[in-house]
Amino acid sequence: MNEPVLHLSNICKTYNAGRPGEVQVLRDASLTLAKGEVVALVAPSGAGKSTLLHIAGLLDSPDTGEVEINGVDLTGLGDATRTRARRAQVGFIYQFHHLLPEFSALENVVLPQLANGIAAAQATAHARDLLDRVGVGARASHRPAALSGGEQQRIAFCRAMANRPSLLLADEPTGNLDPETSDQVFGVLMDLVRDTGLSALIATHNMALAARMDRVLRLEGGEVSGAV
Ligand SMILES: Nc1ncnc2c1ncn2[C@@H]1O[C@H](COP(=O)(O)OP(=O)(O)OP(=O)(O)O)[C@@H](O)[C@H]1O
Repeated sequence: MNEPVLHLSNICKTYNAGRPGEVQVLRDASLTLAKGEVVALVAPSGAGKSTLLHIAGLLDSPDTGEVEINGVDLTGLGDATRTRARRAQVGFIYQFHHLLPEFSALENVVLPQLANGIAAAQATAHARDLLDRVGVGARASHRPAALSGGEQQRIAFCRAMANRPSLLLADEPTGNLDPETSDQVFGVLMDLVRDTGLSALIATHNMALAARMDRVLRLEGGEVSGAV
């Protein structure tokens, strides 16, 4: 296997531990994502996909277990270090685009780069290139509300890629679109991921989309397995 970009080992996560309503979501979840690999994460609803993606993306911490990104164990580090690592190395895509409504498509892709200290001219050129590559360059000056669901999601892909992450985490990235648009927009995402050579963990309920990825992992009973 190529050098791992993401390595989760023996992750456990329980919400409301020791209190009424305790939910043990992850019991012993482990997975490894090699450089350039695109992996589907398939799970029944409520099995803990979002929890796993949030832990992998350093948005949440496991109770026990380790999260390594590009060979660095980030588990026990402070919030500031984890936030820096997340901003530099991880891109997120959600089922809903979550674009900032008062900004244009271009600005939505430029702003995360400015927050990471990239100069405005360079950030703008990179954002334009990304928007062109996903076929929405002509809509760069439009606000999200003026765009279709598929276009909004393409812009969310560009925003996730804006800071050139090495790891992309996506939670049902086309789950909000009709089947035909979903299929088409998923193809755009795969092309962008392959072109940039980044590793991606993509949660989906759609087995046809899962079959287009390199590997399929299943999350069930708090553990990850390779067999579906
Ligand atoms: N902050 C929280 N406090 C308590 N329970 C939570 C919390 N977040 C999630 N849960 C519970 O943990 C379980 C897993 O939630 P999670 O959102 O990770 O599942 P999922 O697989 O992404 O589900 P879906 O496919 O329906 O989006 C669910 O039973 C959920 O109710």
